Amino acid sequence: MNKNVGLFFGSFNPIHVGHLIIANTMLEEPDVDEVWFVVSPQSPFKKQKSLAHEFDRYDLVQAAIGDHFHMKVTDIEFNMPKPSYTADTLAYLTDQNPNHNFKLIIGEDNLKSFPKWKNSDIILRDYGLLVYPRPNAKNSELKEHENVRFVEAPMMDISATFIRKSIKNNRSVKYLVPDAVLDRIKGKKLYI
Ligand SMILES: Nc1ncnc2c1ncn2[C@@H]1O[C@H](COP(=O)(O)OP(=O)(O)OP(=O)(O)O)[C@@H](O)[C@H]1O
Ligand SMILES: O=C(O)c1ccc[n+]([C@@H]2O[C@H](COP(=O)([O-])O)[C@@H](O)[C@H]2O)c1
Repeated sequence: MNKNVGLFFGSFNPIHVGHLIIANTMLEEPDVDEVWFVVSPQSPFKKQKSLAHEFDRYDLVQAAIGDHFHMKVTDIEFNMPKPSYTADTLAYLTDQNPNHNFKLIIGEDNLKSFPKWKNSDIILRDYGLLVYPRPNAKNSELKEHENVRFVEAPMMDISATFIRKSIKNNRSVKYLVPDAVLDRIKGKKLYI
């Protein structure tokens, strides 16, 4: 079946309510039928000391979205070369799903550096970006690009970095991540 899919790439280390609100907001867009979370084993620009294993991060995303009818998680990048280049994954997914229309979902903080992404011009031309505003994001000239669309939604000062730091410092992250995610983080002693 022909579907319009918003692809939401990330480290999700761990997934938090900000990510879920972004996905839910994008599903309100008329040209987004589903949101697929793509868990990246290794983001090209990120060196993280406390990067949980990709299987655990995938498991947390799955727990967070549960059986939501319009959200999915994929481990497609686990068997691809690292670091995880979005353009390569998009090409692979397009090849596998010729009837789907894919768009890329990103937070505004990623827009400034987007021109430095591998094949960013091809991503812009062939897929387009749906952008969620983020506090303190640097201004980008791409804001005015015809294939870049901002959604109107409340800014959220939430990050996985803050959540990891809080857990390390024994601070509660209840409500910042879904309970099912919190239970798994505690059970597996992640980010301590
Ligand atoms: N609060 C937020 N507002 C807008 N976009 C966000 C927010 N949190 C994450 N994103 C976006 O979600 C995508 C995946 O982000 P990622 O998994 O790196 O989360 P993060 O919270 O930014 O992580 P970290 O703090 O570890 O850098 C990116 O496109 C990022 O811009
Ligand atoms: O393809 C690229 O060149 C590229 C450069 C930077 C980031 N990305 C992807 O964007 C997603 C979010 O990145 P980050 O660094 O904010 O976690 C993650 O899935 C990365 O693989 C991709």
